[in-house]
Amino acid sequence: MKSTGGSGEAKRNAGESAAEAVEDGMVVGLGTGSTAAHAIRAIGRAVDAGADVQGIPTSFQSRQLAREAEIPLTDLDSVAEIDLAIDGADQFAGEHLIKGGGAAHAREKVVDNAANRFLVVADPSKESERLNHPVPVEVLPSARTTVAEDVRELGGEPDLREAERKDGPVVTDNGNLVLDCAFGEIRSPGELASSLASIPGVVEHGLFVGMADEVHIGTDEGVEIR
Ligand SMILES: O=C[C@H](O)[C@H](O)[C@H](O)COP(=O)(O)O
Repeated sequence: MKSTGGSGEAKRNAGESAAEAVEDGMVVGLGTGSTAAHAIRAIGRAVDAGADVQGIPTSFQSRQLAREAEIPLTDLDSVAEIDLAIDGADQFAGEHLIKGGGAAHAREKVVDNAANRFLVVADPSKESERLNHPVPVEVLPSARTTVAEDVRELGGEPDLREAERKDGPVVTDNGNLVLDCAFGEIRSPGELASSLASIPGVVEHGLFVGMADEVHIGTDEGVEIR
């Protein structure tokens, strides 16, 4: 599994802290990445101890982890509401996030946005005063060149994400490609989010504007909740 940023212990503390918010009877969105994985395993232990919880995975990876943890799974079409979602971030500034380092941000955004409460799990290396991390943009394969041109017009530098262990680009769980778009410091996340969303061929971008209800920041010693 891709792992970024802080220590394993910090990620574990963040994930396990957020998992404590899961209550009996809840439908829970299961995020993607090395930090959310700790939350999934902790939820699995709660299920093993008798908790009645249903999970909605946000990616192939989180589905696999949830299966291994024996968390009963459901999907968006089958539930009236999602009580809680727990997910990682590549960078956070207050309640704004950049996600998609694992190319899962399209499904993550749908699930995290639909949840009544969205808890972010991260280590301190993910915090920034202003967002400045490249924004992952999932694009239809046929639109990668035209989207890249439009991103340049918005002042961004698009870079087609290459796979690490195969020749060629990363292909998302949805069969699309990812452009990592560097904009430097993002002064107006909301404006940029709207501009990116309006480009034809963009499936979803990794700016999650104002979405976090709580951020659980794990350290080697414990966790801070904001
Ligand atoms: O596409 C992947 C997700 O947005 C992850 O939640 C994000 O990349 C953070 O992952 P990690 O906790 O491994 O740093």
